[in-house]
Amino acid sequence: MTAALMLELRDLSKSFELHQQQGARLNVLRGFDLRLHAGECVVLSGPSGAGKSTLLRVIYANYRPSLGAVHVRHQDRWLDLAKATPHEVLDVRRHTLGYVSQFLRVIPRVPALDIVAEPLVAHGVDVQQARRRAAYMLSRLNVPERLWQLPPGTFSGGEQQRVNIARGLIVPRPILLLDEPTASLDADNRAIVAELLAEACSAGSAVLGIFHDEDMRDRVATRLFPMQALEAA
Ligand SMILES: Nc1ncnc2c1ncn2[C@@H]1O[C@H](COP(=O)(O)OP(=O)(O)OP(=O)(O)O)[C@@H](O)[C@H]1O
Repeated sequence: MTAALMLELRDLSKSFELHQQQGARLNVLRGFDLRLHAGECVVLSGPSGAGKSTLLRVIYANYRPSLGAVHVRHQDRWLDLAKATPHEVLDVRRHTLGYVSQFLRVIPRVPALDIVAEPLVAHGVDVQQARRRAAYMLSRLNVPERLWQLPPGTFSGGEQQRVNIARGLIVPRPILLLDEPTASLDADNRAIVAELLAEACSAGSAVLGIFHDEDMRDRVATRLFPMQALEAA
């Protein structure tokens, strides 16, 4: 059986207007096409400045594309996020599209356990059950139990990143975008993240990510997608 198509980018372009340079335009993506299927883990590769993070931000609807379409399979229909209303974007983020960046957005005074559990609670899961799942994710990611009841503001970079990954993966998402989520992790912890991502893909998630570490790319990628930097217009 062929895996379901989950995301299709068609003729996507993104340029930025540089207001501090007399309105010069920087073309970052031009005529970009990509198809992502359930169970795949596609890793974006290419030099710094090629537009990898910009592409993920366009898909997540943080940036509006200059041209083109971002078709997402959302529940039982297709939606073009380039044209979606803010309400539709939020609904897609809640149910379909996850995004894990390099940085944890720390919420003052909220303990790590609750930061991780929160997306499950928002999904309607009972708080105690969500906390149990959060504890499981934190143990899988080797976050010491003595830290679970503390707000992660003072945690090390790698500890914060593991809390962030636990939070990003606690709700299974049909499509998962990852922007260097393992940048501050050591090899052992990267291997655990690779394991969690392989489990997500086996369960049917479609993953699109950026990983600078070659060992992560080799472990997780079912396909590499090379990108090149465009020149400024
Ligand atoms: N909001 C913005 N305004 C103006 N230019 C931007 C903006 N966001 C990104 N850029 C520019 O777009 C280009 C691509 O940046 P992007 O971060 O997508 O590259 P990347 O391939 O992810 O790089 P890296 O591997 O270094 O993270 C860069 O030249 C960057 O300066």
